Amino acid sequence: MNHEDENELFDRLEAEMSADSDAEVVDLEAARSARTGSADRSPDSAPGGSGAESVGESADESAPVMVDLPAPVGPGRWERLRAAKRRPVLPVWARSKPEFVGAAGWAVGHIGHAAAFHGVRLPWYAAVLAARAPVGCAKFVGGTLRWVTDAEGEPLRQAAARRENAEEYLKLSRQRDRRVRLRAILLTLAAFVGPLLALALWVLAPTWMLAVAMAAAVAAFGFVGTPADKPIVSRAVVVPEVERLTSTIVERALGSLGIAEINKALGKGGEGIKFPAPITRDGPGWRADVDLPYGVTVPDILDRREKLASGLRRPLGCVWPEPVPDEHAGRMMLWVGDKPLNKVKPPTWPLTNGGTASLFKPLPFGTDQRGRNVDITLMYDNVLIGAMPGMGKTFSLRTPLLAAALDVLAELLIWELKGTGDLEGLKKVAADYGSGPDDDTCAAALDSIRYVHKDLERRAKVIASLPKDKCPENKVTPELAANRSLGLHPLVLAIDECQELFSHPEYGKEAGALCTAIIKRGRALGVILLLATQRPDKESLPPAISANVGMRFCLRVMGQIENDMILGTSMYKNGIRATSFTKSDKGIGYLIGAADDPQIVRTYYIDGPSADAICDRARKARQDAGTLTGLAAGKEPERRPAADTLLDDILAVVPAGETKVWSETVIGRLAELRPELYGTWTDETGEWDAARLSAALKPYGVKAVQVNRRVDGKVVNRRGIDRSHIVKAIAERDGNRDAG
Ligand SMILES: Nc1ncnc2c1ncn2[C@@H]1O[C@H](COP(=O)(O)OP(=O)(O)OP(=O)(O)O)[C@@H](O)[C@H]1O
Repeated sequence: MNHEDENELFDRLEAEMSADSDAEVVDLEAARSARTGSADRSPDSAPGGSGAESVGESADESAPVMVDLPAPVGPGRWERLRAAKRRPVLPVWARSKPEFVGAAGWAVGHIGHAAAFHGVRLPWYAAVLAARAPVGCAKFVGGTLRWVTDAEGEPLRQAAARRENAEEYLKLSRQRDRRVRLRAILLTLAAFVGPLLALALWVLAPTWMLAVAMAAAVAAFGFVGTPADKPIVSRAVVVPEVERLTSTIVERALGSLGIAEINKALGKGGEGIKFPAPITRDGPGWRADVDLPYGVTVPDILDRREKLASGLRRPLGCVWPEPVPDEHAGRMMLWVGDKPLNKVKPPTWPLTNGGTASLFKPLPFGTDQRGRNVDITLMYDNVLIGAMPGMGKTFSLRTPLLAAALDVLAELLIWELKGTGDLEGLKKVAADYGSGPDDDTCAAALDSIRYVHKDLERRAKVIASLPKDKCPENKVTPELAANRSLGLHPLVLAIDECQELFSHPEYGKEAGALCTAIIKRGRALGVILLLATQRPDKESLPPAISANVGMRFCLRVMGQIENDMILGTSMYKNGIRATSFTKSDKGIGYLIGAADDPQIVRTYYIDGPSADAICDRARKARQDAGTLTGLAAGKEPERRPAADTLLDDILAVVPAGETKVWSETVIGRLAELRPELYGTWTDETGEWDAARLSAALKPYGVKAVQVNRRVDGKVVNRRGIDRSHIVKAIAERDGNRDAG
């Protein structure tokens, strides 16, 4: 027991004794030992005597457990200093080359505009100054005379006279006399020296100096003669006035949301809203960090973004509350832009007018609310883009594809399954391309996916065979990608409106399985898959794909399920909600996987003609580098039809003992084996169609034979197959494959 405990016990005993004078005298020794025993809480040290026991126990039970220590404990100043966030020495715009170039370009443009604006108006300014010069001259003369006669002291002197304060009046008068004497001398001097100087200038100075002096004098008198409310120079730019974001405005807005805890905090005796950092200018807007009252989370605010915007008296597109990932759930970063994000003129894509790209390096994708460039690195990643129709999905897919086109090493396989030709320009550089929602395009897209899937095996073998010093991390490096003999160049497979393929009754399953495998294995092998869909549900987007893709971009969607299918599980719950975008927020979405934290990004707007021009440039670069392949080079694209299993299937259903079998029998057994493939081999009457089997076997050189069977005692002769012919065809096929 320490001294504090002991004192506490004594105080309590004393209080009890004085409250009840009939109380028994307490054996303090026993009480002490009881207290010690209870503090130990060990069974062995149970208190002894009954009186002592009751005192000790009741003291223990009624005493509140002190959970907060008296002195503040926690990280000391040193620890807190070590954990402090260091603010960047240079601002972000000065560290990023494109942003620096952008900022410098803007500054030069701004100054240039102002110079041109005022340059054009210079004659007008001169005329105005000249017109105002006589008034200015008169003002000057009047001002000088008032100065010489010390006119400004006159009211004081008169006041002294009115008060009949002779002493003060005399003092002021003497001071005035002194001043007037000195100033009169100065004026007389100036009256002599000034004209002499003017005469000397007139006689001796060159004409230009005279002109300059005259202009300066006219300008000076013009300025003096200018009324305060009629400036000579008009403004070259009109700066929009935006209301400053203050804590009062933020509190007012939060208070209008109808959240009980916030109202309680803002009400009388409430704790108020805490701002852990000052409200600052951040890009073209204001940033406020807010600690919401206990129990209120950022998603609660996101649910009421519209009300918040109303409370802030700003358009919805200006108001962007966000969770702060490393902080508690109630820390909100509120960014309020000067202009709605969808009204800000999108900047030009940095690679529009020149430059090349490398898929191993960050590529410009869009800008955030603050107008800062947002890059994505495609290598070692896959991309999933999702949105409601018409929100900018295809444009968002086209931007990284254009960047990939500008990397001469990248092989592009592009499937646009909507059929509007939005990606048509890329045909000039793509090794394979298809457009349309029809079965043929879907089948061709699947063949292309099979080719990519097959290429994974080859790439894996090449990488495994390389010496460790060339491929230390067992993945494609820029050097390996550039070595064309290895065939490890970046392979980019893009499928726009991929739901058309994944929900296809015939090709969907295989396409989904192959794309999942590509996503899982392709990253290290230099294979990049980009998918865009407007229907992110289980049927149209295999869950394994949405679970494994690394980079996600979600433009406006209608609900939580679509949001989480694109952005990942629980994103909606965590406040990352693409449902909060409005119909006019085209090209604006949440980007996840490009940086540590989710970002709101507006994609660069590249219109059709600009995209075409970029593709022309990319094609030229590829021609020069000799990397134009496949369709773009006028050759057959690399595709891989489904492995035909017919011969093997027939052998599987016709045992070795059956030398000859009717075709109907074979088809019936095949339909049992693979209903999805052979179940439809029937004629108009619904009977198994022997002609289908004959036609399917023709490419293998297997001809139908007549097969006799005795049915009900009669010999029936029908078309059939000879098993030995099938065996021979398989041997020939395999021989050819081995030879190939
Ligand atoms: N970054 C952007 N900035 C401004 N407008 C954009 C941007 N991206 C796209 N848009 C506009 O959105 C429109 C629709 O874009 P897009 O065709 O990419 O949508 P989508 O989602 O693919 O539509 P759909 O589902 O019908 O195919 C475009 O015509 C374009 O005007």
